Amino acid sequence: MSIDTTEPLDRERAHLAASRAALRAMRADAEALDIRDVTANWVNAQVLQQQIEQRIEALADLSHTPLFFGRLDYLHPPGADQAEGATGRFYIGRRHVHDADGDPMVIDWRAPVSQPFYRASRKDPMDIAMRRRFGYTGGRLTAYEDEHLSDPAEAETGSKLLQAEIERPRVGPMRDIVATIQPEQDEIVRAGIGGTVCVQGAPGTGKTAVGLHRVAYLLYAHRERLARTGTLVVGPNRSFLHYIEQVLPALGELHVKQATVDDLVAHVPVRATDTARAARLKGDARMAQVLRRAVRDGISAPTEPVVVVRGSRRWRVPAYELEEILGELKARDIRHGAAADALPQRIAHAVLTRMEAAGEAPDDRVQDAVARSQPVRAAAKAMWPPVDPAKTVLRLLSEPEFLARCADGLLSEDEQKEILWAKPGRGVKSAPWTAADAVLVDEAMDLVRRTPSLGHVVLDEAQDLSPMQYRAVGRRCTTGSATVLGDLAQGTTPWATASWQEALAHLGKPDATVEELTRGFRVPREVIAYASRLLPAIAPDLAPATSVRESPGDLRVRQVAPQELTAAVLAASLESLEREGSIGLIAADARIDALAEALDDAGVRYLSPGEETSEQARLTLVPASLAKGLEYDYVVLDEPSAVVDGEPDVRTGLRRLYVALTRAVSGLIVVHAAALPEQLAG
Ligand SMILES: Nc1ncnc2c1ncn2[C@@H]1O[C@H](COP(=O)(O)OP(=O)(O)OP(=O)(O)O)[C@@H](O)[C@H]1O
Repeated sequence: MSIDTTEPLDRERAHLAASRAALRAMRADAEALDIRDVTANWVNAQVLQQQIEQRIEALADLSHTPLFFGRLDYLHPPGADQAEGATGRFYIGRRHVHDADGDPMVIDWRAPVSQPFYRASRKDPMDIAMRRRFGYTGGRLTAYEDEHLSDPAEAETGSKLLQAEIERPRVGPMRDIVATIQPEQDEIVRAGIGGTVCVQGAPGTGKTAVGLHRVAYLLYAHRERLARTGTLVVGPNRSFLHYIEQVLPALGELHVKQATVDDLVAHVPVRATDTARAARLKGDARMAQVLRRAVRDGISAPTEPVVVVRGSRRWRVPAYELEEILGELKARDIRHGAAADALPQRIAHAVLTRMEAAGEAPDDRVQDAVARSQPVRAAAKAMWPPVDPAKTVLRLLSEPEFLARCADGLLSEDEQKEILWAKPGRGVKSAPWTAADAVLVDEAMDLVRRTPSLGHVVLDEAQDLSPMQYRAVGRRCTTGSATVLGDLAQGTTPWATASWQEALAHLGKPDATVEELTRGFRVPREVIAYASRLLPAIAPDLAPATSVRESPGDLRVRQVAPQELTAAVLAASLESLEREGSIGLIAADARIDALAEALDDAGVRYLSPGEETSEQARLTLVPASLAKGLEYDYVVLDEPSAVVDGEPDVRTGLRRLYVALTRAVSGLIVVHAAALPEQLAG
């Protein structure tokens, strides 16, 4: 590897300038497109115009993101046999840029020719003579480093540019990692769209980053299919979604929906909370069975024949035959609503058979008319009554007898008592719905009408989902695939995932492959070692992460007298503000008000999680319950034992603490008055 800043750099700068000019020309071309002559109708014109505007937007030259970050020199130009004069040199960037002749100047990082940039190694050079990485300072191309992968004489060394990128202070929302995706991450990013991938990874191993880059990759490789079916990123809460929302647009992907599980199932107004036990039961997969019975509860065998009068004739379908039709529908695995739609047609068919037997020649219109006739509709409705999903769940949680009937043999009496509302709900609008109830309504809705499936769903922080929540996400990708990201050690719900196999079965993707990431890009060595002391208590089967960061990190643990705690935390925050980058002050939720007051009194400006940090406002006050997925250059952690005590049981408390301890990029100051949890005290 060599770092050189002389003449070749000028040539690279010239290529950068030329690429920028080419991009401007591409944008100008798009802006100049006149579609008036080519579109015959208004709707087409609208659609086309919208596509052009999106293209213009996508062709913007973002001054703060370099147009290319790498170069590959192939030994043999790929595709040389097809393209005359093809060179083996490719500049790799966030988007494709071509010159006036259509020759590529910058290649999209997702294109197949770019792949060796991420994967080639001395062991497997992938036909690459040289890989070059570029360094930028303030938007200016200032350095490059080369690896001659096919030259056996050159020694393997680490990349300084890569290291600098990883060590860069964090300010603002999450950034893309497109210039430095690592080989083990790239394997996941570029995995085929057909299969579901589950990634278990310690804090800071890049799970979120990988998931987002995977979406961008899939949109590139399967653009048409996914434009039709759609993609979705599911995250744990709003502040997390705010934190990650810029990554995909920075990669040129503007149309990916982002939501929490609660957003997906927001069919009823949530206004109450469950006890941990009730929520756990409502999230249990057995509830799917209970709901199935509830939805089908009204189905009843006919007691009377159906009689249809047409003209002077009466046609009669006897009760036993109706019962046969009913039995057939019940045995088929179709949605309740679809069966309700089909039943009148089936009965009408039985009538038509009789007409034909009597020598008539009825056509489809007659069958439709019979199906719509009052006696047939009334009989169908009595046999297979329509179901309102929310009302059905409301009944289930309000009426002990109905619940007992549906939960018989599935939930014990005691369990049934636990999930019944204390006060029965009177109407769907006013009932005391909880978050877990909304998931039940979503399941009931799917039993009535199939939920449309998206092409791909990324599920982040998956370890916190209940089986019923996995099912809710799973039905949104029944015909598509999913990327499931999580860390069993960071599960902080009473129903947290214990095994990925089980979780994937609930998701409806039992054949998914499970990959593990262990190289940590966020947390420095000493800090991760400190946090990992908790692993034997919270996830004994998981190996601690290693850290790729060069600096060992700045770890300080300070004990103070109880009356000095708040002042000491404030002092630690001010001290951290002297450093570069973002600061997270993390505390038990119950401590947030006191700390907010102290910060206000001291005149220190602070933000809430999800609000964007900037050079002017770098300190965020983070309740421990919202820390998951976020990161700060320096973290001040207030009273660890309070974080543990904020949870219903010790294991969950220690997991919450593990999350809080693993948010730091450069340094961590722990301030405590009470004794530290024994696992941490070491
Ligand atoms: N290949 C990489 N190059 C540079 N930075 C990286 C790379 N991979 C991950 N990072 C950075 O490491 C940090 C942690 O990544 P990310 O948040 O995706 O990890 P995570 O596994 O989701 O963590 P957690 O379990 O805490 O949610 C981010 O700042 C991310 O940009």
